[in-house]
Amino acid sequence: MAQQDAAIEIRNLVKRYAPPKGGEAKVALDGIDLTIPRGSIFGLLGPNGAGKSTTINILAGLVNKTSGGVRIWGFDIDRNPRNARASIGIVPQELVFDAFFTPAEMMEVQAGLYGVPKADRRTEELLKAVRLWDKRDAYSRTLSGGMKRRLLVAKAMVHNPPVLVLDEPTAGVDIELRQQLWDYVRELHARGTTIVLTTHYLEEAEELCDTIAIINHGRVLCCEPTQDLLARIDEKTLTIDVAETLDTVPDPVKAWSASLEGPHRLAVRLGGGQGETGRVLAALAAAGLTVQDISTDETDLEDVFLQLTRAEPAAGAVPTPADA
Ligand SMILES: Nc1ncnc2c1ncn2[C@@H]1O[C@H](COP(=O)(O)OP(=O)(O)OP(=O)(O)O)[C@@H](O)[C@H]1O
Repeated sequence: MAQQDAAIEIRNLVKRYAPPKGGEAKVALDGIDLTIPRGSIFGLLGPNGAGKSTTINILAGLVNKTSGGVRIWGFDIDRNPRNARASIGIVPQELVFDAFFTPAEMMEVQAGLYGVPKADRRTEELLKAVRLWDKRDAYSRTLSGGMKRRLLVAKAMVHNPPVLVLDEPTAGVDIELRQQLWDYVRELHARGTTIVLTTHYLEEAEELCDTIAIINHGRVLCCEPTQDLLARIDEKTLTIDVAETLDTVPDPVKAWSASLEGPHRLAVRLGGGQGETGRVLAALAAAGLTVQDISTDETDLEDVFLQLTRAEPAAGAVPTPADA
């Protein structure tokens, strides 16, 4: 069902790249479902090869999907490609430029491509916003990596799209420029633009995004508010060695999710709450157990990936009778 308030709606999106001679087709997207709400700053996270760029390139009209449906600002990319295209601005991952164009020329050419009438062009406003107005007549080859990235953001906004997608925007951008870029992205968001960004880095998404989807092997592993995802990452595991021999998890520790890892070893999984370690130790002492050693293993994004990946059978896996 189409959601009127979705900025982008992706349903069962599949992309199979044609096989190289004698090889096998590559399934880059294996049935992606995503709803990106209007007004959000949405993070699309995933490791290398997860399918982020393929998804973005389908949105941009640069890659043809194999099957599935995509709507941008309510416009179906098959039935209404012009309106769909006009509703989105894409900041590509690669810094590809014509070295002999100046930033001002590039903005004008891009505006021309989108059919923006001369009177409606905003070259000055956009170049000022990304702090490149003083470089407007410089050859683009003389710009630094960070300046080029900012120029690409300005270029993606020439037609004033309601959705701006940034594909790995901070690759090769130093911390100061990254902050400037984020300030501008926040400003655009505050003025009503829906933002989608792809990244490898949770910290980056954490800083900006209100909702995060994690994809891997062309599938969505989770899509939830950033706060909920971070709560999962707050979890940790306590490994506790006791002097006594155990044949089961002691009763007082059963209040937590705990398992016996050996005759003297317990693993206890804790949420992010304050003082929980102390309560576990107090429970063990009350049960008459002597703690000899204790170590903690903080959950990080990799663990969340692993937990989510384990929960889902691999693509093409044959269900066992127990699954049926
Ligand atoms: N043109 C292509 N032909 C064949 N396979 C491709 C092509 N483009 C991408 N792939 C494969 O599709 C899968 C998804 O790639 P994609 O570039 O979408 O991932 P990504 O999440 O953007 O990764 P990265 O962060 O490295 O850019 C990968 O296995 C990749 O090798």
